[in-house]
Amino acid sequence: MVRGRISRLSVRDVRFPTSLGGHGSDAMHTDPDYSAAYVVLETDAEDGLKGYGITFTLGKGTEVVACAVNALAHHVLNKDLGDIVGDFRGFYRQLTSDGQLRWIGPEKGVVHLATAAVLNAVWDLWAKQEGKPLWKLLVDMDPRMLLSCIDFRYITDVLTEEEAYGILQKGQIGKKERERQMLMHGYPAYTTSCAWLGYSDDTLKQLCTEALQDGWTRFKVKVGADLQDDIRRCRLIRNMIGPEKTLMMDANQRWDVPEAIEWMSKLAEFKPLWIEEPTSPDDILGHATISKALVPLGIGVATGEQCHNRVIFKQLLQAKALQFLQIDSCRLGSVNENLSVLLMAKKFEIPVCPHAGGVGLCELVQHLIIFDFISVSASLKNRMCEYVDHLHEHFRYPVTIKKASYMPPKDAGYSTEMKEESVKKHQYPDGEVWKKLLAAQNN
Ligand SMILES: C[C@H](O)[C@@H](O)CC(=O)C(=O)O
Ligand SMILES: [Mg+2]
Repeated sequence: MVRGRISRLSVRDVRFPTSLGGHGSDAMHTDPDYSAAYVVLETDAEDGLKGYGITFTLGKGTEVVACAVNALAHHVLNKDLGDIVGDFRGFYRQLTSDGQLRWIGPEKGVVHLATAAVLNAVWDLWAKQEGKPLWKLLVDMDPRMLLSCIDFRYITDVLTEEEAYGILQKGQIGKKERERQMLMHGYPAYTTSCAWLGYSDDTLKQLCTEALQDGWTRFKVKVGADLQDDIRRCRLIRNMIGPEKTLMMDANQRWDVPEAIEWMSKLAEFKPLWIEEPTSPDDILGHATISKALVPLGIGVATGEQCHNRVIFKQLLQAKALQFLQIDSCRLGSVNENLSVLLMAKKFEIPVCPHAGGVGLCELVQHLIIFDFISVSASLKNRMCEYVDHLHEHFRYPVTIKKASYMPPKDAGYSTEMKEESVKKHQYPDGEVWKKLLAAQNN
C-alpha cells in the first residue's frame, strides 16, 4: 500500500567528465559530460524510503533543468503519494499543464526533462513502497490502473483508451511464460561503447575485440562528421565483427534530408540495420523521405532519443517515418508517457529498441522494455535495447548484463538511486572531482 505525504524535494546537479575520454561523443555532441539532474523525494511515512529520479543531461544544461525541477516542486510538495498514483493521469497533466510553465514547453524541452526527473522519482518511490522492481510493478498492475496513468490527450486519433485496453488484455496471454523467459535469459542488448566518434581506431579495435570476447553480437557505430572517416571506421568494425553480426549507425541529427540519403548510400556496403537520427528530430516528413529512399538499400530509420513527446512519436508512426522506435526514459514524461508510446508502437507493429546512451539510462529503460516484452509486444523480433558500458559503478542498483542481455532487476524501485558518495564527488561545481578540474582549467 502506498503511504505518506511528500515532505521534501531536492535536486542536485551531478556531472561526470566523460568528455575527457571522448566517451559518449558523436557527430553533434563532441564534448559530452554525462550528467543528471538528480531528484530525491522524501515522505513523512517514517519507513525510510525515498524516491530517486534522474533526467539525463550533458554538462551545462543540468543547472537549467535543476531550475525547472524547482519550479515544478510546488506541484509535488505536501501531496499524498496515494492521491498522486490514484489519479496519476491527473497528476501528470497537472505538471505538464501548469498554466505558466507550459509556455516554456509544452511537454518538450527543459520543462519536460524536469517533469521526467520528478515523475521518475515518484515511480521509484511507488515501486519501492510496493516492494517490487518497477518492471514487475507494471507487469502485475491491473490494466485499467495502468491506463489510468496515461494521458491520452492528443493521441486518441490513433489510440483510444479502449484500444489500449484491448492490447493489454491480449498481452495477458502467455505473460507468465514470458516473465519466466526474461528471468532466465534476459532482454537482448546491443553495445554502443566500442565506437564513439571521438575514439581512435586503436581504441575502437581494442574495445571491439573485448566486446566480441564478452559475447556481444550487435554493435552501433557513430557516423556523420566526415564521410571518409566513416568509411574507414565502418570497414574496420565490419571486418572485425564479420558479415553475420548486426551493425547499426548513428548520425545524431547531423544531416539535411538529401545529404542523409546520399551519405547512407555510400555506407550501405557495410550493411547497417539502421541509420539513427539521420536528420532533425522534429522533421517527421524528412524522416519519412529518408525511410522511403533507404528501403532499396535494406536500411531502416531509427529515432526517438530526442523526440519531445508522444505526439511526435504518433506522427512518426503515422507517416511511416521510422522502422525502429527508440524510447527514452528521461526525454519523455517518465513512465507515464513512455507507456503511451509503447502501446502506439504495438498498434503500428513497429519494434521498440530503447535509447540508453547516457548516465543512468540503461538502469531505467531496462524496466520499460522488459515490461513491454512481457505485457505489450510479446515479441523479440528485430528488438534489442541499447547498452553503454559507462558509469554504472555510481548506481546503487547497477544493471546486470549476462550474455549480452539485460537481466531483470530484482531490487525494489526504478534503479535510479545513485551512491551518495558518487553524488557528492561529482556534484557541480563543488564536488571534489569538479573542484580539481576547474582549478586545473583556471591555472
Ligand atoms: C551524447 C550521447 O552520448 C549520444 O551520442 C547517445 C546516442 O546517440 C545513443 O546512445 O544512441
Ligand atoms: Mg543515438
